[in-house]
Amino acid sequence: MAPEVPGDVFAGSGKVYTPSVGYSRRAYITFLAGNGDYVKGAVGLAKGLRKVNSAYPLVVAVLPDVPEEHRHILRSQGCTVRQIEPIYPPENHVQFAMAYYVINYSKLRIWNMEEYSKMIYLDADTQVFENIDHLFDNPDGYFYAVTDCFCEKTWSHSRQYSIGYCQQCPDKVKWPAEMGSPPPLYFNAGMFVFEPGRLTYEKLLHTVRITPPTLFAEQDFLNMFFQKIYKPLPLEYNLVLAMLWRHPENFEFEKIKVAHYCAAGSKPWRFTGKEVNMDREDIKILVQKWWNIYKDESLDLKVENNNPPEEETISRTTFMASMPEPTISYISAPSAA
Ligand SMILES: O=c1ccn([C@@H]2O[C@H](COP(=O)(O)OP(=O)(O)O[C@H]3O[C@H](CO)[C@H](O)[C@H](O)[C@H]3O)[C@@H](O)[C@H]2O)c(=O)[nH]1
Ligand SMILES: O[C@H]1[C@H](O)[C@@H](O)[C@H](O)[C@@H](O)[C@H]1O
Repeated sequence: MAPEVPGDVFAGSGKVYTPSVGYSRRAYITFLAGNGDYVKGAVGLAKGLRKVNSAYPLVVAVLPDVPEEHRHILRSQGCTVRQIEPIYPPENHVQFAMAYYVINYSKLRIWNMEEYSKMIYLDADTQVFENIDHLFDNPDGYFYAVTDCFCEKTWSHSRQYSIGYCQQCPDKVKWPAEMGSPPPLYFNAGMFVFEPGRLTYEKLLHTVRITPPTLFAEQDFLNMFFQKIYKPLPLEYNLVLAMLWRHPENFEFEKIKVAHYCAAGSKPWRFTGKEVNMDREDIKILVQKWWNIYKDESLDLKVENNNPPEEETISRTTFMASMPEPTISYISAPSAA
């Protein structure tokens, strides 16, 4: 188990407030690694946020292996491109996390973006269908995210899966008393609301160095780290697609605000419809909705003076520049797209 998060993790976090120069201190943020097709996801997200008239910019935290060509596309869509350095758990432990997910530990860098007071993180394989800006107004001091589902085979390593227990329907198969207390609520880390800050960032980096990696990499880690201040959001704010066939009674399809194309075979940019469940009508509707936004030229950024926002390549704040990089072995991002 990871060490518990001290209750004061946000209180007096020593945040250095930079006066906002021409932009709000709230922003959406996504994460991009490698030179594959995930850039399409980030572009789709930028256009989706524009479609719902979001008032806040989209920052894209890019690893060094994202090519300049892709950064240019993102800037031309109005995104603020911020390079971050990768984070890996100690080398001798890497094998415990799913290889494909190890790169996602780098997401922890986003807590270092102290010029923002609050951010909404969205995976590049999510799309917004309704404005969710109001989430920025939720009370500070908490970590907001949507509870996950344990019914898919990706969870076959877990105790929950082994007994057929899912937190989405905890009364269907009850947690057996002989297995101790039921596990705490577990969120999917493809969407969350958080507050960047130096103290939290330092604690995250310190804790990740002493926490053995687990299969779902940073998702498991964030669940342990923020357990005490976690507040669940309604499922419609990050509809993990497996919910469509696992727990359709728990949400309303028409009210999906953010869809998360994380089920096997569901990434819109490589959708074939051939994988299990991918021939469902609701899946096809959601994939088509993604394409409609992605292809809609009226949603492209219109810059009157033809000068897209300049790139900010700030990988470390002045404060961090004086610190050694954490224990990290550098390997290139997997080409998962
Ligand atoms: O080659 C890649 C792989 C991943 N990503 C970024 O990393 C995110 C997460 O990867 P996937 O979307 O492929 O993974 P899942 O949606 O299946 O992952 C889920 O589990 C992961 C465990 O590490 C993370 O927590 C992730 O946020 C959560 O949605 C992507 O959306 C994208 O933003 C890239 O940019 N390039
Ligand atoms: O938390 C997991 C994880 O995000 C997986 O990548 C996804 O495929 C599963 O559906 C989800 O339950």
